[in-house]
Amino acid sequence: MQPSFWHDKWDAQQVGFHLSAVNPLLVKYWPQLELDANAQVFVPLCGKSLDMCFLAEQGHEVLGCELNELAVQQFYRENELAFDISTLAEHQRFHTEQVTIYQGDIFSLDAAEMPNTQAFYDRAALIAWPEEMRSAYARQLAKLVPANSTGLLITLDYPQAELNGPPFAVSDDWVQANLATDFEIERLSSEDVLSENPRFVNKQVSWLTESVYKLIRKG
Ligand SMILES: C[S@@+](CC[C@H](N)C(=O)[O-])C[C@H]1O[C@@H](n2cnc3c(N)ncnc32)[C@H](O)[C@@H]1O
Repeated sequence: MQPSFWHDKWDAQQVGFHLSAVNPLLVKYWPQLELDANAQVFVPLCGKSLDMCFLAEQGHEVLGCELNELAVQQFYRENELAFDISTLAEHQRFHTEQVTIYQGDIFSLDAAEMPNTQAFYDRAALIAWPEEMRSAYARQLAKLVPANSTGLLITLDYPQAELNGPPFAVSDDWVQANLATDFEIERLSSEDVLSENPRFVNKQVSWLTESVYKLIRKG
């Protein structure tokens, strides 16, 4: 999507993707990455996700990237975290002890700005892109995270013709065909989640699955 799409959503506070609690799939599957507690974790397209608080509570240093400034301001304010702001190349860097967010476009973020990252967490980031932009995002993610870093990816899949994204449908075939060059891929789960998603039920979408993948950046 173009930046204006997301800025308009945040301005209107139409943020139905934002969860009011930590994602249970993160809680369930994060231990499978077997990371050191102090590992730095990159959260692309982070919004104001409470998942960053969960990761910080595990001891991780969290590094987010988010386009919209209001989203970033809301993250720190709503979680009562005092922050400082500096400018780093094309991004504003919001910082508190365990959570740093680069506010700006992920495509202008440079791997040199996050050399110590050991892990990543993609929830509602890959699936936020329409198919024609998705592989460019996946390539940028692969450029940003170092070799051998490991991450969780959460996707949704459904018959795309039955509903307009975002979130966009991402099939297991797409993941295997487009991510395997850069990542080792292990699918950890795939569940039918239609009944838990009223927007999809109301639009009479025939099926909806949510999958969790463990990825390892190839060397
Ligand atoms: C569907 S939301 C998901 C947010 C978060 N991951 C969550 O789970 O709540 C996608 C987010 O990506 C941000 N975004 C969109 N394009 C971006 C870009 N080019 N660079 C950085 N962030 C972007 C949007 O502003 C939005 O907050």
